[in-house]
Amino acid sequence: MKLFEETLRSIGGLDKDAVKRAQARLDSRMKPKGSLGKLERIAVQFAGITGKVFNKADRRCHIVASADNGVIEEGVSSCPLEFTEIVSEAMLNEIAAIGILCKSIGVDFKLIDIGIKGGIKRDYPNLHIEKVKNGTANLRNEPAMTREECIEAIETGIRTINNLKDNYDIFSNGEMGIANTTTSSAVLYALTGEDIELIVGRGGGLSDEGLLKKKRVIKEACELHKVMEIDPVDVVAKVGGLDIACMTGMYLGAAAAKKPMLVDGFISGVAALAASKIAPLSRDYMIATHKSEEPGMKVLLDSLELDAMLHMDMRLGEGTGAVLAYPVITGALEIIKKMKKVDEVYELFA
Ligand SMILES: O=C(O)c1ccc[n+]([C@@H]2O[C@H](COP(=O)([O-])O)[C@@H](O)[C@H]2O)c1
Ligand SMILES: Cc1cc2nc[nH]c2cc1C
Repeated sequence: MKLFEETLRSIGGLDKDAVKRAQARLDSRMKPKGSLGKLERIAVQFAGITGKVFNKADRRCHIVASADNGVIEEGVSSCPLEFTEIVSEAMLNEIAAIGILCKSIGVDFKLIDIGIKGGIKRDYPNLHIEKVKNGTANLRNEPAMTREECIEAIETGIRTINNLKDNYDIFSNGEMGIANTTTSSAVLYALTGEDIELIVGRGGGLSDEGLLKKKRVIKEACELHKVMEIDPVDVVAKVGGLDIACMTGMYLGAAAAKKPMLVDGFISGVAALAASKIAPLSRDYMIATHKSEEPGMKVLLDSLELDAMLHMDMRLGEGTGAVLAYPVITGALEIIKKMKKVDEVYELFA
């Protein structure tokens, strides 16, 4: 609780002077003003985060939070519960998508077991067992977790960033948790009040009948827990998941540490929204990466007022979209450093 509160107190806004200097430098390069679009916005945001115009994003760390969700009992997912554990272990062995992308793009990978039911049986140096409990309760009937458990998971996310912040320039997050598109949809519905039809999708591949049931479960659970009347921490506790809570903590920890955090798809994005509702300034440290195919992604990005740079028709999660964005970030930081002014280019070539 103490770490959570201290972290909230230490989150400040961007360095406005560095933002101005970075924009002025970009505007003075040999190119039409603003013509590098999002690349410019990334370079400027980075400057605001670190207080320096020139930055590096060579030391990159991707952290996956894995957890199970009791609401799976309601038949809201097309996948079996044990996929959470098995896919997480495949990630650690670099045979699941995120493990392959991290290795090929040059990103350190870590996985936190924040609440896998049972858990991964073998040890791995980059597997961190930080289990708050063995999966959440079924939110259709009772709160997924207590407020205390939720804050414990948030603090685990914060602590993870605090422990790593001196070794990395930038972070990204992702998740693995069967039924977590149900929990994410419920949290998104609670935090935005948007039409459920625009929020809830098929997740890992639900049937028409399953989709109808999923919408009904989410609506009924949100009514049961009176989600429109409670604060964002209680929303995550009652209808969210341990993975969402842990990623929420990662966003808060990154903002407090003045490090950028890449936002992945639907579930990672919902955690970003929860963090921004808990500490509005934390949004300044987030960089949206890709627009997941999950329909609620549009509601989410509109609510966060963030724009995704990649449209890859992806909906896997794990942080796959976020990790794909690292080369774009590096491109933005090299541009601001290396492009020259008109007169400098003239001097060389005219
Ligand atoms: O991140 C996304 O945009 C995303 C969209 C759809 C599904 N997923 C992944 O699929 C799993 C959840 O799907 P479901 O249908 O069981 O809720 C979970 O492990 C997520 O990583 C992820
Ligand atoms: C196979 C599989 C892999 C995943 N990775 C993230 N969510 C997933 C869901 C499924 C079903």
